[in-house]
Amino acid sequence: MLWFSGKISGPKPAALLRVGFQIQTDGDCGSKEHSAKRRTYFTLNMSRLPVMSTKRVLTSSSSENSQDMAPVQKKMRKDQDPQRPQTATTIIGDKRPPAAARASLYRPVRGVGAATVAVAPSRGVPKQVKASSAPKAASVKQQAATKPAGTGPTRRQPWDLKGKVSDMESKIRTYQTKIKSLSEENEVLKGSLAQSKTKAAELEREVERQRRKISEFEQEQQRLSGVQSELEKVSSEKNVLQKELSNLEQKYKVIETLRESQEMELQTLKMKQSVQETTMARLRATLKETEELVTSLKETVAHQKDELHAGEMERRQLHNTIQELKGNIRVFCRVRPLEDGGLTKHIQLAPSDNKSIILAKTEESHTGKTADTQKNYHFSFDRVFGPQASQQEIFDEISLLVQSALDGYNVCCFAYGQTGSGKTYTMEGEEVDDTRGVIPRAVQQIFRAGAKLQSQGWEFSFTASFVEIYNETLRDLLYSGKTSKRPEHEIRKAANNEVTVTNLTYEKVYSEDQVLGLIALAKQNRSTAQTALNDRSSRSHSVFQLQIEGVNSGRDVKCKSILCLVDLAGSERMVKSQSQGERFKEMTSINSSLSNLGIVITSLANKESHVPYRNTKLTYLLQNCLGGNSKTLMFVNISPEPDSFGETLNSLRFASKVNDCIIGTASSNKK
Ligand SMILES: Nc1ncnc2c1ncn2[C@@H]1O[C@H](COP(=O)(O)OP(=O)(O)OP(=O)(O)O)[C@@H](O)[C@H]1O
Repeated sequence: MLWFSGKISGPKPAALLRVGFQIQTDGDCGSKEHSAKRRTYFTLNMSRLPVMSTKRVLTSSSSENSQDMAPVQKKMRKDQDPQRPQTATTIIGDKRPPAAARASLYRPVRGVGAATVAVAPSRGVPKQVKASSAPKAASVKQQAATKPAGTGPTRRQPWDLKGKVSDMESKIRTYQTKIKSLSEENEVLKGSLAQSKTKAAELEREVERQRRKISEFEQEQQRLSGVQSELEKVSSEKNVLQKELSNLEQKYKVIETLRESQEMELQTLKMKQSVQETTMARLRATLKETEELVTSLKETVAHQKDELHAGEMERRQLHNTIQELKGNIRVFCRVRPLEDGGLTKHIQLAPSDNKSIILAKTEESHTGKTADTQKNYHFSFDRVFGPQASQQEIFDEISLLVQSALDGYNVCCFAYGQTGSGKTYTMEGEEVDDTRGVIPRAVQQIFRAGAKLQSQGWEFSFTASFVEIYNETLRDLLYSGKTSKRPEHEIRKAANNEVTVTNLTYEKVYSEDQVLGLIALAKQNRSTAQTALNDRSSRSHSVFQLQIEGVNSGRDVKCKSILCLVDLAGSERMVKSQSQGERFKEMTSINSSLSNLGIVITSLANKESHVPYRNTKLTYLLQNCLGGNSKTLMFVNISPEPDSFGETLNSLRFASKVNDCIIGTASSNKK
C-alpha cells in the first residue's frame, strides 16, 4: 500500500508541514516499530522506473529504501489484475472538500487508477493542525484532479502496459513536481520554523526576563508593602508627634507667657533689690554704729554685772546680818482656829503686839467664899500668829530664811506642838493654792529665785530627800520599790561633816512640780504605814531636806546649803494620854527625841563643847541644820481648845526655852 501523509501545522509561521510517502506491507500495519522503520519521507526510488531512472526526486537514496521498493513493484504488478482496474482516490481529512472539489477528486486522474493517495495526519501531529491542513490537501488533490481534466479519462487496455507506464510516469512527474513545490514550501517553512524557533527562544528569553522582572516586581512589591506598612506606621507616629507638637506648642505658649510675666517680675525684683541694696548700705552703716554701741553697752553691762554681783554679795551679807539680828533661832507661835471659828477665852493675843501671847487660867475658889482667881502665863516669841493668820502671812516671814538657804546658809524649820495643833497644816498645808504650806511655797521660791540668779551667772542644782523617824527608826518616804524589799537606813557622818543616810533616796530635782510630786509620794507612803487604830503620822517625825548647790563659774564662787523642813510628832505628855504598850513606846521615843532637841538647842545656845546630837535619830539627822552654821525657825503650834490648856502651856514653855537660846553667828558655806 502506498501512503501519502502530510502535515500542515497551524496558522503560526513556525508551523511545520510534513509531506511524505509511507510504504507499508499489510502484515506490518499494526506494528509501530516496524512502521517507523518502514516509513520514508520522499523516498520513492525512481531508478527502477524506466522513465524516472535518471531523475533524482529527493535526497533519500539509501539502499534500504531501494530494497523496500521491491515489494511495491511486486504489488503494482499484482494490481494489474484485469479484474480490478479501478482507480481509487481516498482523501483523509478532518473535513470533506467542497462539492466541486469532491467532484474533481472523483474524477479519474488521466484515467489511470490503482493508486491510493491518502492525505492523513501524521502521527504525533497536534489535532488543531488538521483543520488547517485540510484546505492544503484539498488543493493538492484538486491539482491532481484538475490536471487530467483537460485530457479526460482514458481507460487503458489491459494489455497497454506502456500506456499505463506512461500514465504512471506522468503521474509520478506530477507528484515530483508537487513534491518539489512541497519541498520548497517545506524549506520555506523550515526557515520560517527556524525563525519561529529563534523567535520562540527570544520570546522564551523574553518570558524568562519578564518572569525575572515579575519576580523582581514581586520582591519590589513585597518590599514596597513593607515600606507601605512602615509608611503607615511612620504616618501614625507622625500624627502622634504632630499632636505632641501641638501640645508642646501650647505649652510653649503658656511658658512663654509665664516667662514674660516672670521677666516683668524679675524687673520689679531688680528694682526692689536696688532699693534694698541702698537700704542695706544704710543699714550696714547703722549696724556698724549699733555694733559700736553694743560693744560699749557690753562693757557697761559687764561693769554693771560686776556691780550687781558686788551688790548681790552685799545684799547677802546685809540679809544675813538682818537674820542674825533677828536671831539665828527664831520661834513663831501659831494658834489654830477653833473648828466652829469662835474665840477661846484662855488664849489672849494683844491686838497691838504680834509677838506675845497670854495663856490665862481661871482657878475656882475651893471655899466658894472668895472670887475665882485667874493665873496668866505670858510668853513672847519672834512672831505670834492668831487663828486668822493665812498661810501666805506665815510664809512671808519664812521666805527671808528660804532666801538665806539660796545664799548658802543651812536653814532648818520645824513645827512643834501637840497632836492636832496644826503642824502638818503649817508645813505642808493643803493642795489648794491659798492653803499650801511652808514646804511647797519654799520650794517654789527656791526654784524661782535660782532661775533669776542664772542671769548673774549662777547655776543651781537641787537634791531632795524625805525621811520619817518612827520609834527611832528611819524610813525612806520616797521609796517606790516593793515593801518586802524596803531597806534599812543608818545615819552616817562623812569626814567633811556632811550627814547622810544610807540607802535613802536622794532625788535630783529640776522643777517645782517634780518636788511636789515627791511630796505627794511621801504623803502616800506615810498614809499606807498607818492604820485605823494607829495614826502613825502623828507619832513620827517627817524630815524633808533639799540640798542646794550653786556655782557661779564666771566668778569662781560656789555655795552649798540644806533647807530642812520638819514636821515633828505630837508632843503630848505620856500621863495624859495614858498610853500603854506600843503607844507607850511611841510616846517615850517622841518625848525623848523632842526633849533631846531642846537639850541640843540649849547646848548650842550655851556654846557647850559637847552637843549631844547623837542622842536621838532626829537630832543626829538635823545636826548640820542646827549647828552654828545654820538658821533655825521653830513653829510652836497650839490648839485653842480649853482642854488642851496643859499641853499648850507645855508647848509654849518649850518654845520659850528655845527662843531664849542664841545660837552662834551663822557663816555661809561659801568657798
Ligand atoms: N491654821 C489653821 N487654819 C485652819 N485649819 C487648821 C489650821 N491648823 C490646823 N488646822 C486643821 O486642824 C486639823 C489638825 O491639824 P494638823 O493635822 O495639821 O495637826 P497636827 O499637829 O499636824 O496633828 P498630828 O500631830 O496628828 O499630825 C486639820 O484638819 C487641819 O486642817
